[in-house]
Amino acid sequence: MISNKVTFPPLKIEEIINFSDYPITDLSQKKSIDLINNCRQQLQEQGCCILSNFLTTQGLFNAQEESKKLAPAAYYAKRRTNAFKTDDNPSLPLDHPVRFFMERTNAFVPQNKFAPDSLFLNLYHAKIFQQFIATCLKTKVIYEYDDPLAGMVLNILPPGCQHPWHYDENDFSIVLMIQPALDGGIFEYARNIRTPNNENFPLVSKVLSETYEGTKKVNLQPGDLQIFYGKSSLHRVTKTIGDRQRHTAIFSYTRKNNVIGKITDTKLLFGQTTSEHEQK
Ligand SMILES: O=C(O)CCC(=O)C(=O)O
Ligand SMILES: [Fe+2]
Repeated sequence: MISNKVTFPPLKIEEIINFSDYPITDLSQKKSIDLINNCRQQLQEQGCCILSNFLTTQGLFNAQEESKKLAPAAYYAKRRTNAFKTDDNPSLPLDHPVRFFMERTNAFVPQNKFAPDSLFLNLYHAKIFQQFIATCLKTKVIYEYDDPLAGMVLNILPPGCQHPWHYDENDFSIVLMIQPALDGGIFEYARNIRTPNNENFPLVSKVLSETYEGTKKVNLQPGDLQIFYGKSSLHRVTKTIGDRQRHTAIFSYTRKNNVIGKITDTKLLFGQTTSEHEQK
């Protein structure tokens, strides 16, 4: 039976993660090894790995209740942006992707709005969760952000909103679907578009004009977890349709320790900075 008690008592990690399908407490057992090999294969072949029903029924219920409570605290800053989050460059031809601006109407709830007993923070800080993600990524260890706002966030898209084509700062992202839109609000991505040395503008143009055949759609269901290489793959969330907000929880970790967001990005995303940002 699902209890609708949300904040008290907080769920334990074994009540949040669906350990029957995702036995990640002991990564040396056969079932876990198969799971990790499958994730690695998806990441290698598709640049994206989907773990369906990652949460228990009760975990998902509590996550949905918590995200409903937190959603009004999201920071909205409707703005026009290009895929690179840079200013326009009038010296370039009009059809250059740097000059292609789109509306960004999604909003983020920053980490400092989450309650201390938050289910999302509990999962974000959980060492077994971190170890599992690191192993899927073939990395020894991953670190939490040293950033009081950007480590754990909710991405909120009210009806008629979109999160247009962009790259992430971080090379990998972890996204948990909490509540999809009634229609639209689909995550789309084009993998391996750029490398550190080559922005590959011709391919970006194709993605932006929706003529690139390699663009894939991911239709996540509530409780599904996605691991994704967002720094090299161009991606977006399409416009939400219908009278229901789209909520996702985004867990940001890094391969390096002591990472904190840039002041300009932080202001743009959350409408605020903290003393930690000022000191960096
Ligand atoms: O909400 C999502 O599905 C992905 C959001 C995203 O790409 C981001 O926050 O950078
Ligand atoms: Fe992203």
